[in-house]
Amino acid sequence: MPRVLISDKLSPTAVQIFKDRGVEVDYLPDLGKDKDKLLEIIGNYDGLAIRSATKVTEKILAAATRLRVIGRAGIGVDNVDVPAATARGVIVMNTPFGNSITTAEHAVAMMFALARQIPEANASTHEGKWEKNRFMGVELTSKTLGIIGCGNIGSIVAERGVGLRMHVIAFDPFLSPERAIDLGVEKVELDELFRRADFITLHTPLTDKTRNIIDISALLKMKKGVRIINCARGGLIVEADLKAALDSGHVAGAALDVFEIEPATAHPLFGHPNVVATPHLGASTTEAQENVALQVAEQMSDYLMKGAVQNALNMPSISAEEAPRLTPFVKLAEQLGSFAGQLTETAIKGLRIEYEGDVAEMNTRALTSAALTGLLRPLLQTVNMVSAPAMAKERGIAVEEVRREAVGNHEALIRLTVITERQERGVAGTVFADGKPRIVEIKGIGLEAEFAPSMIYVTNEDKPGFIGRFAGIIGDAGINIATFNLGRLAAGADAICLVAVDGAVPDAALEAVKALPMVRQAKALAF
Ligand SMILES: NC(=O)c1ccc[n+]([C@@H]2O[C@H](COP(=O)([O-])OP(=O)(O)OC[C@H]3O[C@@H](n4cnc5c(N)ncnc54)[C@H](O)[C@@H]3O)[C@@H](O)[C@H]2O)c1
Ligand SMILES: O=C(O)[C@H](O)COP(=O)(O)O
Repeated sequence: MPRVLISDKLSPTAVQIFKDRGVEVDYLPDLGKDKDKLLEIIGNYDGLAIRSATKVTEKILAAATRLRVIGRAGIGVDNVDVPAATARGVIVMNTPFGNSITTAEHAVAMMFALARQIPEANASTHEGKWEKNRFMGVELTSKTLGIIGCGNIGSIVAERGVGLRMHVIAFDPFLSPERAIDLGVEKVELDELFRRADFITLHTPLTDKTRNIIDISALLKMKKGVRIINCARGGLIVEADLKAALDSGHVAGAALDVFEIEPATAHPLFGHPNVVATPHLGASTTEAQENVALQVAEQMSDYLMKGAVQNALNMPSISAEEAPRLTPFVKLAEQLGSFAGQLTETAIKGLRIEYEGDVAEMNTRALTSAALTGLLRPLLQTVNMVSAPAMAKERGIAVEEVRREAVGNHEALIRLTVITERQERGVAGTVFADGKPRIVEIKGIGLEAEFAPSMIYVTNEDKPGFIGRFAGIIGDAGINIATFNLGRLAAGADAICLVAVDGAVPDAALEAVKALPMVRQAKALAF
């Protein structure tokens, strides 16, 4: 039974779903703050469910020897070392939509709070001061709202802004002109947004490009009296520069839900009269927390129990519906890759994968990952479908995918061609109605063989006497032949032989096969 650790505060719904799906679960919501304890126990788990408090570092991953999946109940995964997880073959998945509305609403609430100084007015009123003349606000209607990052959350904020009769402008290099029209926003460049906006709200991920996107030079480009909202990530704003601009009065107000260092218990901006601060509450509504807990537990259970992959950041998706049909082809692709990998002795320059017939309509990204896994495993024991594409890229292996209609006898065929300095080697296979993968072609020669744990592959000249002498050597070594599969280009031409045997092949027997006059190559293979 797979075992999952929940190390941050999640709705009890998550625990129940794991249990209902047959996954053992430990709920230790304070562990995110105790990295030593996490390090001590993480090796016992197949899955780790987190929010933003748990930091999944390289060190934690190194100790997580059983870990197969990290599930982020939320959006941002900047607390996870995703490249390190990928290199170790651990899937990282998030719940990209579960808290978007809630976070967009928080940004809008922050905008109102700034416009009408609601937190300050609230505190003053509770103190019995009745400072009616102190708090003079601004209207939102007809003001320009500048949105930086118009993805899931930014788009919802845009729609709300339009509803409030604001003029909404957006900077997002990936926002298409059509989508901008649909949302009713004007797409602009960043400098123009800085120049025109009365309110600026940030909704990008924290990346090398967005870090410090609001620094002193950006602030100086903004209108005097601008108000800034950040419900995305600390690190997008240079906090010291913002403080200087607030102190000078250039910026009229800032509303911050996120901080460069969290938890932020002491901060130079705390206590500033024009700053509204909340403790990373963007996703904190009952509805959003139910959504993300349910979704993360379902996604992680689906992966651990059925091999379905959804919302992974480092692996192609495989839906629960397609998993049963895809799984035998995943196995075929991996075994074909393994066949080619075990035969390849020089550096691999490229891999061409041809998908013919029905399989061309399937999830070929997942199949290509599986083929690369098999190909690289003889070199890299720990490679899996998550890490294989990154590892192939790191090694400069060019991957080409070709999809076409069925051309031969098979309704679905996968052909791998491995390109090395010396040669190109092709191998093709299919899955029969029994769900078992078969090799149906090697180096352009047709045959039909099931994969077996232990096999011998021989290339030879098609001459009389080979089969008898080969079988004699193998029999003398005390090895039982399970299946014997032959193919040849033409009578007397190149031939191949793929034999399944019961047990490992002794080196001496393999050397004796290689020494036969008609044999060109003999290799023991394991699947
Ligand atoms: N405060 C919270 O509790 C809370 C809750 C949820 C999400 N978030 C954060 O909100 C942010 C947005 O989340 P989302 O779900 O909308 O993400 P998203 O991926 O749907 O949207 C992000 C958008 O930013 C755009 N973008 C990327 N680089 C950019 C750049 N250099 N300049 C301008 N735009 C750029 C992308 O094109 C994309 O459209 C994330 O950082 C997420 O972690 C915070
Ligand atoms: O990226 C997110 O989903 C938000 O930052 C929410 O973080 P939280 O789950 O820690 O509240």
